[in-house]
Amino acid sequence: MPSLEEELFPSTPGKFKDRNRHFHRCFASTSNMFLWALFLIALTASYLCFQSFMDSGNRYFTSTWGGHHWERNVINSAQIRRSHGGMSVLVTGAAGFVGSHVSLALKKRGDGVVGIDNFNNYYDPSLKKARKNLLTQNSIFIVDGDINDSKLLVKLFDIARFTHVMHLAAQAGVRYAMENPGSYIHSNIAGLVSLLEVCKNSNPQPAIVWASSSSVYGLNEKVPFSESDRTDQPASLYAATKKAGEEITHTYNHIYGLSITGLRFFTVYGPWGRPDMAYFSFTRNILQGKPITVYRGKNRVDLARDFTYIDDVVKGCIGSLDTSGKSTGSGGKKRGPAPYRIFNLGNTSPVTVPMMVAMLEKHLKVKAKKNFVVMPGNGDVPFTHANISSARKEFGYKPTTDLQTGLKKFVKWYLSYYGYDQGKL
Ligand SMILES: O=C(O)[C@H]1O[C@H](OP(=O)(O)OP(=O)(O)OC[C@H]2O[C@@H](n3ccc(=O)[nH]c3=O)[C@H](O)[C@@H]2O)[C@H](O)[C@@H](O)[C@H]1O
Repeated sequence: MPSLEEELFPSTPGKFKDRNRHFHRCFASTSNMFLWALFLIALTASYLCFQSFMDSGNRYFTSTWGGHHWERNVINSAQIRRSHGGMSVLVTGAAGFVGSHVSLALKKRGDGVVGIDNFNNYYDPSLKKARKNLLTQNSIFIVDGDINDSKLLVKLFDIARFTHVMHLAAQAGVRYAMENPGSYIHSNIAGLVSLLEVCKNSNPQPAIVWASSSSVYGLNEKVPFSESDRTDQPASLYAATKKAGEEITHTYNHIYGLSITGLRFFTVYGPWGRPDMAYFSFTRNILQGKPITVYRGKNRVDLARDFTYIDDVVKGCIGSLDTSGKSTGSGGKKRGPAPYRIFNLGNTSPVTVPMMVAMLEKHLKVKAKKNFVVMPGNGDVPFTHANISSARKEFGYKPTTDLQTGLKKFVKWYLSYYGYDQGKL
């Protein structure tokens, strides 16, 4: 019968056996035991050093912000430069499409603006950098950071007394949620809570206006969509996270007295837009001579969207900020009821996707190669149509740009930004 030693160590590779005997002889000697002990101590010390290196590494990764110069930039950018009724606004997602436009509009009228953006690569980050450059030229400072970094948020609130937060940072896109569901939870749920936690603890608390979405209406068939319609049938994870955001913000309003306004955006488009959206990617493909895929509903029914031009949405955002009312709490304690509002920001005139394509063809002077396919079950809804009477009543929201005019402006920007030839590449 083979011994235990022979079971554990193979008999054929003789070298292995010999080493094993040598190992036993070494261990038997006291001096070698001492050496082993020293070796173990050295190993433990290296491990502890590694741990501390990792900790300092974490600090290093978040230390792209901070320091005297950085703080001065934040303070300067947050400063209100008009005499009456100015506000100091933290704009999250400031290098994004809507965020960059809102930041510029606020700055133009003399409000203080500090942006924050994590510059993720959901779409070409160079477009986000270009928007950032535009903001920098207009004396708006954008912090490169994530809203999940609560230390950074606390620091920002310590050095700049924001009166308002315009929360636009989010994982956008309806269909991408099937590819990367975690990113929606990270930004739209965890990031939102991280921001609300810091806002509720700050003193004074800011009023918060944030981007919800028309997608919360989901499978609702009653048109036009009113804020009081049911929103408990989301068709995508994106929509579900936006709906969850409405519920989460409600609890912070209820428990801590934060003033909350949720804006349900309807397919916002325009210059400096998002390359993942249909009007944008269609433009690129049409110029490059590539086919575009146009979705259709059941029985070949065209899909339709209440496309809303960026300048109209910006007016809605600013109207919401101006009428938000104050948060009532401070330092995490509620002192009384605070406003909780939800508004549709749409255009009230849906246009079918093939009509939108025809408008692009006209402005680009190029015919599109269209492939019509049945709408895949990937989170899309067949149509959207906003009732905007609440926003009109509350802050005079009145969209003035129809899709034809808005796309003309978009195409003009697109060609100036990418160039006609580059757009074709
Ligand atoms: O209002 C919102 O809350 C959302 O608006 C936007 O979503 P959507 O309205 O779905 O816009 P978008 O993707 O441009 O598709 C437009 C139309 O083109 C159709 N579509 C799309 C792609 C394609 O390849 N083919 C196609 O026919 C498609 O079926 C649809 O009918 C924002 O992206 C989203 O982040 C959110 O803000």
